[in-house]
Amino acid sequence: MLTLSDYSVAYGQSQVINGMSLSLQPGEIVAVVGRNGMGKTTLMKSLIGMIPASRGDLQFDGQSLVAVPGYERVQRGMGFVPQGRMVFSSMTVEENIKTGIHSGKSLTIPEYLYEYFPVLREFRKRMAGNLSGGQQQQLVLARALAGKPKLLLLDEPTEGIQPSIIKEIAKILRQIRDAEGLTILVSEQVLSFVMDVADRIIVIEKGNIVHQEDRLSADVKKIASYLAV
Ligand SMILES: Nc1ncnc2c1ncn2[C@@H]1O[C@H](COP(=O)(O)OP(=O)(O)OP(=O)(O)O)[C@@H](O)[C@H]1O
Repeated sequence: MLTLSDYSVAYGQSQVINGMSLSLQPGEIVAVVGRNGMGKTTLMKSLIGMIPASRGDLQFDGQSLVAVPGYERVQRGMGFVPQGRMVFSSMTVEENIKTGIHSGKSLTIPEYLYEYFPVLREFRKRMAGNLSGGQQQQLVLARALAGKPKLLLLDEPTEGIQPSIIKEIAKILRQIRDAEGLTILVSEQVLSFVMDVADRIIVIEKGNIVHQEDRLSADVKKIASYLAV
């Protein structure tokens, strides 16, 4: 459902994603793993249309996205959760989630979202800025899901979050995938989370894939060695 072919992204003369080729199957959860500065955020931002590709092709549901602007990628079914839990602090939880519902549709928050994230139902009238980091991460996930994406791009969702909540987020993502058939591409450095959530693990170094394997047969030590500084 998403195919990158010889996909490259550069900041001026500085090439950050170098001819990457990758295909995601519908309903698959793929983790992109790599040390700081290897290009994970650049890849995610480029896929959602915030940074143009410098070479190669990107196909989504059989159509090239290279010339398609970001807002239209979202309308076509891509959702993006950027690094850093960007909630609207002075809006309530409920108002934050509603901003994720695409215009033209009903502004009622679907009940199933609160079933995945009961803490958001409990705190729905609270200011988002007063939630804990883990609760804010659940909020940005719920906000992205409110747009009913077919593909969810998640950039380092566990950053600064306590281990019990990281486990909970992995469980919820798999439940949502199973129930809604969502496809997920997630960038990460926390291997325990990757092993909980992903079907397939891709390791990138300097903007290219250097290793990949299915999670069930994954050699965790080998993947960890790529993350070692
Ligand atoms: N706006 C920019 N202009 C120029 N270079 C940039 C820009 N943003 C990122 N870079 C560079 O691109 C490379 C990849 O950065 P990127 O943020 O994509 O990596 P990352 O794998 O997401 O790292 P982290 O885990 O620290 O978020 C780095 O060398 C970074 O310095």
